[in-house]
Amino acid sequence: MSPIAVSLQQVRCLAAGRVLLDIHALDIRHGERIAIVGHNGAGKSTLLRLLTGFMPPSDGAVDVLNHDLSSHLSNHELRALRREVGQIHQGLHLVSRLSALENVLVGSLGRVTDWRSWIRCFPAIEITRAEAALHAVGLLARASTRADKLSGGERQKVAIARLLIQQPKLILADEPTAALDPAAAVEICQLLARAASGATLMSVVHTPALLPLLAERVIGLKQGRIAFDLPVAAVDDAILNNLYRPTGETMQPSCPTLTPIDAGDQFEPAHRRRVEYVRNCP
Ligand SMILES: Nc1ncnc2c1ncn2[C@@H]1O[C@H](COP(=O)(O)OP(=O)(O)OP(=O)(O)O)[C@@H](O)[C@H]1O
Repeated sequence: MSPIAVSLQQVRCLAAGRVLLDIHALDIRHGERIAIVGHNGAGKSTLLRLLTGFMPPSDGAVDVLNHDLSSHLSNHELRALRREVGQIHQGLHLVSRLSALENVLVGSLGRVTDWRSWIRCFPAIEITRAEAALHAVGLLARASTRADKLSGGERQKVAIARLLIQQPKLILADEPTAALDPAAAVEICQLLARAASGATLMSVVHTPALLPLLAERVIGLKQGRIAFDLPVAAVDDAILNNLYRPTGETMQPSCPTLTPIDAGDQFEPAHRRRVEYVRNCP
C-alpha cells in the first residue's frame, strides 16, 4: 500500500467566528485520485487552501507530503511545500502578459537558481522541457502567444503543461473545467489525469459526468464536514442529490411547489414585484 500523502486529524478551520471546515479524519495515499464535491460554500476551496498552507488550521493535525502544517511554517518551509504541490484553478492563474511558453516555464522556478528566475533567463534544458510539455497538450504552435490571447481551454492546457514540467507530488485542481464547453471539459480532464500520472490528484468537480475521468474516490463535503467518502462507482444520483439538497429540506418526489411568502410587506416595492413574479411562475 502506498504511503500517506495527506493526513488530516480533528481539523477545524475557523474564520470570522464561523466553522468553515470540520474534518474528523481524512487520509489520502500517494497516487490516489480524489474528487471533492459539494454545494457552493461547502468548504471545497477552503480544504485545498488548507493543504497549501494558505488557510492555517485553527485546531487539529494537518500533514501534507510530510510537511506538518499544524505548526507555523516559515516562508522557506512554505516555499518547499509549494514546490511539491501543483495547482490548477479556473480563471486567472496565468500571467496575462507572458507568452504560453513563459507561463509553462514558471513551473520550473523551483529548480532554477534565484538570479536566473529573477531575470527570466531559463537554461536551455528547461526551455526544451517547456516546449515538450506544450507539445504534449497540443499547444506548441501557440508557444509565443500571450496568455490573455488564448481561449479558456487553451489557458487550461498551458496550466497543465506547467504542471508537467513542475512535476509536483500533489496536484490540487479547483474546478479545472469551469466555463469550458462539454467537449473541452472532457479533453482537459483527460490531459490533467495523464499529467497527474504518479502524483496524487485532488480535484474539485461540479459535473458528475466528469467524476470517472478524474477520480477513483469521491469525497462529498456538506457544510464543512465529510458527508461521504466513497469509490466513484458507488456515487449515484441519489447520493449526489442528497448532498446538494439544502440542509433541512425534505426530499420532494416531484417538482416542489412554492410556498407563498406572507411577509411580503416587509420588502422594498421592487423586491416585492420580484417575489410576486417568482410566486406566479408556472
Ligand atoms: N477568509 C474567509 N473568511 C470568512 N469566511 C470565508 C473565508 N473564506 C471562505 N469563507 C466562507 O467559507 C465557506 C466555504 O467557502 P469555500 O470557498 O471553501 O466554499 P466552496 O465549497 O469552495 O464553494 P464554491 O463551490 O462556491 O466555490 C463559504 O461560506 C465562504 O463564504
